[in-house]
Amino acid sequence: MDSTRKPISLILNSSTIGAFGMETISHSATRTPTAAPSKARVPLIRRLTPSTRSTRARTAVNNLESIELPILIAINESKSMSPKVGICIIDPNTSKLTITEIVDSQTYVRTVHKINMYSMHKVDIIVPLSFSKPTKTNLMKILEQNLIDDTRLMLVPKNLFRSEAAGKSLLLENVTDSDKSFLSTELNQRHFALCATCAAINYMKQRKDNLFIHEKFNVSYEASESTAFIDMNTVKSLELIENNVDPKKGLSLLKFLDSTMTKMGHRLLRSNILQPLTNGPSLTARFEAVQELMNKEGTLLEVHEHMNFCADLDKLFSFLSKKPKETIDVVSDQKINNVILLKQSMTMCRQLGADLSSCTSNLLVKVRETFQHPDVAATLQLIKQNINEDCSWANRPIELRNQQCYAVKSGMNGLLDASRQLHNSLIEDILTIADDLGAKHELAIEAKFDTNRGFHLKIKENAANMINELPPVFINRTRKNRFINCTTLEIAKLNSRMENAYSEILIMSGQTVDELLSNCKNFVSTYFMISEATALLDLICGFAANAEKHGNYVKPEFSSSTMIRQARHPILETLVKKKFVANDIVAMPETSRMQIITGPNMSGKSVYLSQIPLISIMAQIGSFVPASYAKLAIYRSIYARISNDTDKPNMSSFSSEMSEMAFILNNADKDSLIIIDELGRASSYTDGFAISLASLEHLVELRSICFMCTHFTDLPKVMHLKQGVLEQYMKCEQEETNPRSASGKTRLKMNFELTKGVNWISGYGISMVRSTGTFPQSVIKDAEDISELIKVSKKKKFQSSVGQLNGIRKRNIILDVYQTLQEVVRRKDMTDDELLGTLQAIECTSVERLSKLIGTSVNDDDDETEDESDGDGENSDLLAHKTTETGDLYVSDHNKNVQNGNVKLIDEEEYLLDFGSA
Ligand SMILES: Nc1ncnc2c1ncn2[C@@H]1O[C@H](COP(=O)(O)OP(=O)(O)OP(=O)(O)O)[C@@H](O)[C@H]1O
Repeated sequence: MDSTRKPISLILNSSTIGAFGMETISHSATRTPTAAPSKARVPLIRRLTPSTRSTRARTAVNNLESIELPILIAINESKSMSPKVGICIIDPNTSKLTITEIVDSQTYVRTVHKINMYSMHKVDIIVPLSFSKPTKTNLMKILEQNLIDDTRLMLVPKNLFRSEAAGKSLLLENVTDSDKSFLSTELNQRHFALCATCAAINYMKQRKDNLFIHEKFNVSYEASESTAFIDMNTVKSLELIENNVDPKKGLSLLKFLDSTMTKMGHRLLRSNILQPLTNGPSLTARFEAVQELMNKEGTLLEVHEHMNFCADLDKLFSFLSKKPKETIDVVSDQKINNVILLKQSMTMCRQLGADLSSCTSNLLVKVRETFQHPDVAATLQLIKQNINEDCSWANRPIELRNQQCYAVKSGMNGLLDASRQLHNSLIEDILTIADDLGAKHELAIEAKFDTNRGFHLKIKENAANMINELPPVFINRTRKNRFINCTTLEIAKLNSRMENAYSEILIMSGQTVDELLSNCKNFVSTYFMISEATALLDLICGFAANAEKHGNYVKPEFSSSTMIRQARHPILETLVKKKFVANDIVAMPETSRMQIITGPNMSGKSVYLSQIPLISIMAQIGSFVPASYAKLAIYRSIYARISNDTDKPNMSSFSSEMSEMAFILNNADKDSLIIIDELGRASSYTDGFAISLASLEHLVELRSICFMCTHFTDLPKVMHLKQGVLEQYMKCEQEETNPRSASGKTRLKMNFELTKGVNWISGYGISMVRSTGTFPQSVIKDAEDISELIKVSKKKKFQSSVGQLNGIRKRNIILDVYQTLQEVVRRKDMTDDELLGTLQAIECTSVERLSKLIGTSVNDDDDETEDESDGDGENSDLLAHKTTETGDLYVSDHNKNVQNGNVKLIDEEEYLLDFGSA
């Protein structure tokens, strides 16, 4: 079970109306059970896809969707350099109360992220008055700047945030008994979170419109350290929740992975994608459960079938946890609906419990135990005593009304039975009249029922002006598509009598239903656990179904470094017409924590880059991943900077790019995964290159795992001399377009294969433009001439700087080796094998780098040719400038590391002297 949540023991503790012949109606009126879902063998995948969700289930869900109340968030904080922010979130729609405490930075990114998680709802935020007076706190300013349109930020008296003890006692008054022990353990020392809880509950109690409608809350504590942080820019860039081009129909990770059958499962998937887990054991438990369900295809199929008819349990059980006075005005038909849904939910629990009977993985066993909780049997017993056995949810309005009328057991109240008979005979009269009218006027007439109009007639229109030609007996005529809706005086009268009989039935059923619901309130804590267990089971089943569907997914493992063999982009691999080319993803903190990927346009760099965080997120929510083997590090934060044109009207492309990059540089750490898809392209070449180089150097020092793709081919040439940096490129081949043509032009054939080294193909930009055939030939010719001139000028400048450069490069390689060895010595968590492997990798890369360096000085010309691919003369200037003028920078940086290091192996001066001679 996820550690973000409470332990599972706690959480889980007809025919058409046209054929509305008498038969259909009187048949169902005599309480024929709704037909059970067909169990015909349809191929597994087709039956498990979301499209198999029945409309019945949707109607059951919709029934519970009343007016959406705003979510309340109370925020409180400690003032220090790394502030602690206590947050309490109450969702009155689902009676969920979530408490969390975040250790944030001065930019409060995590706090803002937490609030943004609720951006799809209306949100009210309360903060103490002291946030604004006498001066505005940083948090207040940041909240004001980052609020989404529908959010209200309110200052409330400080005394609402009274004290930790007050918060605790308010909580204890409003949680179920099973939650009490959990609160005393989990919430110890959570001062700020408890003060925020105190404020949230007090505020709800004091509001004039009285939003404090629940007797009990479903409380959970979300430890911020057990979830990974993904900022909103990254969520958007990676299209985790919504497609950027077509938000409604386009694919996002959420849409792609969503094979859930229930609203609770969907909500859990969404919140998991926004906050992947960092708790290895919880994830391993999920993987085991997914694997077991994949192995037991029958179980998976049965579970999916039984969950297909599941209502939104959060909302249903939220109704049951409301105070009695809050439900007194709720119309009786809604209460009866809730009883029918409760019956159906408890029956589903039984079925799911039986479906999982042979499961042995820990998570599924705990889920099963929840479904088999004695309270489920007790609820079913109560329902059995009062509600007709074959009463169930129905989709069609007339069937649902029938179920409502016959919900309460017959024989309990004589008057109720009489009203039912009257109701029935009135319906039969209406149907007879409809048939007679059809025969008399030779029209295709159907009697139709809907909740707003009651019974009325539907006539198929044959001629355009038929609506005016109908006999006067048909009144209130309206046209809808190719039908005319109307009624007759007689039917209207019968309809009104039928409605009266229906109201009497509801009133007479009301007492039994109220009593039943009030008895069921005793089991509310179990119901909350059932809701969470259903969500989790749904999520796991969805993952199992996805893995089955795609066929070539693997179960990930977790380790300190990442090694994914034959990784594929989960979404793109299903979309590309040709075969998707898989690539390995290997990232070791010591040897390849920074990878710079070059390659021509359209060579697959961005696709490779974005598949890395997508696979990591999938693994960190418990899903299998698209690869042949996957061992992943657990990342605590994931950042993506992808060059999209800015959608912020008040920001230039450059400032948007820089603000995103600044955010990463200020927040990333050694447990971060970063992808950067081109940086500095919105400014001059020199500035773009300089900013990119400086940013990469900073990230190497931070020891984050970073993948960057760029068209600045000098970047890997400078950076690859640093320990932990690896240069890779997307391989492609140059092909003659037409061997007989005098132009001898070539075109690029993309292999989409990631290869070690730096892209060596030049002029790919011009070649690509030529292949589009859209540019005038003269412009392309000029571009080629200019490119030639730049190459010649660049060659001269480059030769003068190479000599100086190589001395410094050699020195840096040896310094890097020393520094890396120091870090390896400091690490205590390595096994002998891992240590040996790491040392071999360090040896290998160092020797390779030194031999490459020797090759560089011999093949200066080759190097230069690569530089030319940038088509920029000033770049080699810049490279020389940086390494000669700031060459000491590397040395002084290393000195600093040696001085500050825990292990002092050699004297610093002697060390530097050694390098002088080297
Ligand atoms: N591994 C792959 N296998 C098959 N097709 C791929 C693969 N990677 C990318 N493609 C195809 O190539 C197209 C271009 O890929 P991508 O956008 O990653 O190129 P790029 O190198 O980032 O281009 P640019 O430098 O112009 O941004 C994709 O839209 C996709 O159709």
